[in-house]
Amino acid sequence: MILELDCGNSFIKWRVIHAADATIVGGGIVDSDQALVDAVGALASLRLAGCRVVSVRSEDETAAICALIGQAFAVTARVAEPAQEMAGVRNGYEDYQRLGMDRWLAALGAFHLAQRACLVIDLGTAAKADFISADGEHLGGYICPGMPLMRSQLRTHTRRIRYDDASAERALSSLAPGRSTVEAVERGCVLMLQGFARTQLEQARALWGDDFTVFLTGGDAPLVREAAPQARVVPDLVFVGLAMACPLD
Ligand SMILES: Nc1ncnc2c1ncn2[C@@H]1O[C@H](COP(=O)(O)OP(=O)(O)O)[C@@H](O)[C@H]1O
Ligand SMILES: CC(C)(COP(=O)(O)O)[C@@H](O)C(=O)NCCC(=O)O
Ligand SMILES: [K+]
Repeated sequence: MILELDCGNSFIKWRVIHAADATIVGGGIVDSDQALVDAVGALASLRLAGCRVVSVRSEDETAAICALIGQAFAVTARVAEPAQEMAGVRNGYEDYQRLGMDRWLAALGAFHLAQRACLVIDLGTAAKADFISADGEHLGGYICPGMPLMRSQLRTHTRRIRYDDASAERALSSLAPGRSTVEAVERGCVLMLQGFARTQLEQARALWGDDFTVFLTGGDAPLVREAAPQARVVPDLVFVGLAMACPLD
């Protein structure tokens, strides 16, 4: 079995797959290193032969997670590294090492699955869009604040926007104009995300007509589903790229 980790700025997504056929043994999303060890350790009949990691955290934080995994499960974690070119995709950044590894792996995964031009929209702490042309050229992309950042900016930098998580969840039962602070903020931020997604789709259409595949991933992907009805929702897109960048055995 192989343990796979996607360490984002807010959460660690994890899954355990069988090495032979990549079938999924278990997986989840946790908010701390210790919660990760507890969740993976709770899997029945766990037999890890390896671990691969993608991280957008600092080198120290990433090393700490790898060390903890080594101690808890006696496997060496292999961390995905930037590349100028891989699996037919060419990194479009002037300095390829600066492109977020989650974006790079999602681009690899998308191009592998679609085998044609792709737009990847990844909605996590940040909202990201990346464009890969039919010949594998990564054309670059966009980074904006995602739902958690938009929401926390408003809560932090205004005096009268205050609400709890439970009412935030309730507020998203509709996107009608808000009649309370929580509705106005939560629905407004979702409309911003949807606007982001629609604008990226327009760009892709201008570049490629109808000849492209849209991928939607990240924890907040469901919030823009209706703004991108043609999108393939692939929650584990980064893991698809991670397996390509870090083959084990
Ligand atoms: N089961 C879940 N656990 C935690 N967050 C979730 C879950 N489902 C959706 N989310 C939302 O996903 C977002 C985080 O997305 P994610 O892609 O994990 O971000 P990052 O990679 O930046 O850590 C948050 O806005 C959070 O509310
Ligand atoms: C843009 C990001 C902060 C997104 O992080 P996430 O929302 O996945 O937590 C990450 O991809 C990153 O640190 N990128 C480096 C900067 C760049 O891609 O240009
Ligand atoms: K991420």
